[in-house]
Amino acid sequence: MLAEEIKLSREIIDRALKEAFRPMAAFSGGKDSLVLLHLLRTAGGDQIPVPVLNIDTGVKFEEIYRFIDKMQRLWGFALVRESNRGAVDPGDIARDKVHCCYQLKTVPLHRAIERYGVSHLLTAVRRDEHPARAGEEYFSSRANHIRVQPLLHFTREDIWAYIHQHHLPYCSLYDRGYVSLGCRPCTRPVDSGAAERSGRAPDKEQFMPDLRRLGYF
Ligand SMILES: Nc1ncnc2c1ncn2[C@@H]1O[C@H](COP(=O)(O)OS(=O)(=O)O)[C@@H](OP(=O)(O)O)[C@H]1O
Repeated sequence: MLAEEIKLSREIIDRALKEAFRPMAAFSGGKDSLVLLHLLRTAGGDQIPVPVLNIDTGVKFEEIYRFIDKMQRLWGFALVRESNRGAVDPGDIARDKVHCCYQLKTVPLHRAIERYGVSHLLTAVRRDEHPARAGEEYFSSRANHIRVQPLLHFTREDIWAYIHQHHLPYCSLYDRGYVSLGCRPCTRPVDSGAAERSGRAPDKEQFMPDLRRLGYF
């Protein structure tokens, strides 16, 4: 069953790599972008053929920072880190979430896109993560680049099946009750079997459309 999902993702990746004059892949250290990197690595004959972008909000978990470094060492990709840390007063972090996510994620994301002249940004967004993502497309035109989302049709179970099938390492937080990884102040562990984003800031669902409009992931 997973073979069909992988085949479709590979086709989208191949098309993106063919069409893009400057592609980049987003890697958060999370399970989905890990699978995306692995698919890219397979497409590139054991080398990830595009630079990898990580947005460092400055308030991620230590385990995530360590995992990103570990994967970078293991797979040897060209890691580009962009950050706008300091743009939000520490006392205001996680208070006004649209402002906080916008400053710490969207602003550095767009700065990186401009700075590196990125034509296509590959991300690991999935349709079943959130109702606001149900209508996403594989190729989506944004203001200054094209967003490519090769894993849209993967379910959470597909992601874990892929990780286990390929014996991929993953961030240790997933073994401690975290289901979806965001920033430290806005992410908590949940009971096993809980909805994918139930451990993310509870009110994020409400402002997701605003973030989408502002050019967030
Ligand atoms: N900080 C950072 N740096 C680089 N790339 C990132 C970042 N945050 C999100 N992403 C990309 O978006 C994918 C979906 O992540 P999320 O669902 O956690 O995004 S969100 O914060 O809720 O909007 C995400 O995939 P996963 O985090 O693996 O699910 C990445 O492809």
